[in-house]
Amino acid sequence: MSLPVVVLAGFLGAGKTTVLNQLLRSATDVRLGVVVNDFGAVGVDALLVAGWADSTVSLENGCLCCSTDDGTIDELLTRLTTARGPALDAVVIEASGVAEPSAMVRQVLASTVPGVRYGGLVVVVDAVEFETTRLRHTELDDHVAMADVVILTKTDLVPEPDVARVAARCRELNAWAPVVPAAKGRVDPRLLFDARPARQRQLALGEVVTDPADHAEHVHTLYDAVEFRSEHPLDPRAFVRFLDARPSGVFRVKGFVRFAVEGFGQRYLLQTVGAAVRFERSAWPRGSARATELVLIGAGLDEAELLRGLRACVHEGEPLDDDLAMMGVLRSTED
Ligand SMILES: Nc1nc2c(ncn2[C@@H]2O[C@H](COP(=O)(O)OP(=O)(O)OP(=O)(O)O)[C@@H](O)[C@H]2O)c(=O)[nH]1
Repeated sequence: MSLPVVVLAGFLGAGKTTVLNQLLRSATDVRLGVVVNDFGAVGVDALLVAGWADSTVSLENGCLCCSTDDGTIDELLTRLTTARGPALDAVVIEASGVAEPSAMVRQVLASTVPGVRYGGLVVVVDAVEFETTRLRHTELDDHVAMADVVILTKTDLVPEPDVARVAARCRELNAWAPVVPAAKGRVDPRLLFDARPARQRQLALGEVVTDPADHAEHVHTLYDAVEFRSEHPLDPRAFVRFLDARPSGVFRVKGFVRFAVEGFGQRYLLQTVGAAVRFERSAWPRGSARATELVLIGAGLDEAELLRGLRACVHEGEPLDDDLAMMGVLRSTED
């Protein structure tokens, strides 16, 4: 039996990790290996899926779609397929939000790892942001057109007619692929693992043989990542002000935050996508460094200015004894 390798792609913040986590939790009878590719050195996605996957390998701060000929994918697949433990049933490669899916597909097709076969391209589409994002990044239409399955996320956040409109747009772009609504990433795993890519190799020849060195059109050539780390906790009021005033070029912020408030020392996972800001609170994993680590992704970022703004949020000295200080954060927090 060959091992299907599914490529899970979609724009920044579309919901790939959310879909992957739901899959890992619900497909308990399928042993899944996962390849995670974070854009930026803060391996947030890797941390979020770790513990659920049967086996995870992670590539941080590189872009899998650019490593076409250097054997990176083969090396990662080899690590997964030769890892100790029961054999895997499938592998999911979660592309970074700025990766070029056709380049990833090409690499899986070209893989020389024994027993591995291409299992299809799943493209995650954000029902909230897609119509705006596709205007700026016309290649997103091509990504949908190439998909074997389109997963429509965040359908819980927009009215039904808007969901229908985005679904219709996806069908216009790709009459062949099922368009599956998946509020909060909940999708039937069979859709991904049983649905063979019927277009066994139907990427247009041009897509498959494009010179891998030609990255001019890749989204990530337009996006920068700025990383911030602080051992000292942050003042929540200052940080919320920073978030409120973030430049519109900052499309995505993700990472972990520690706040300097008595009784609120938990780990706050921060995710912003466009205008949406969301914190999730949980305990710090045992042994983890209780530090704030963030990656900001966007176009035309002024790194020095952003870092200055973030450093101004750092609180040194005694923790604040003021519950109200957390109000701005708690307003956007889910437990
Ligand atoms: N309400 C709601 N929120 C969602 C849904 N899918 C994703 N989100 C939220 O959107 C944010 C981004 O989701 P991720 O799954 O991290 O997106 P991603 O595509 O992996 O992001 P990148 O790897 O940075 O490109 C998180 O705050 C998620 O909780 C959904 O269907 N409904």
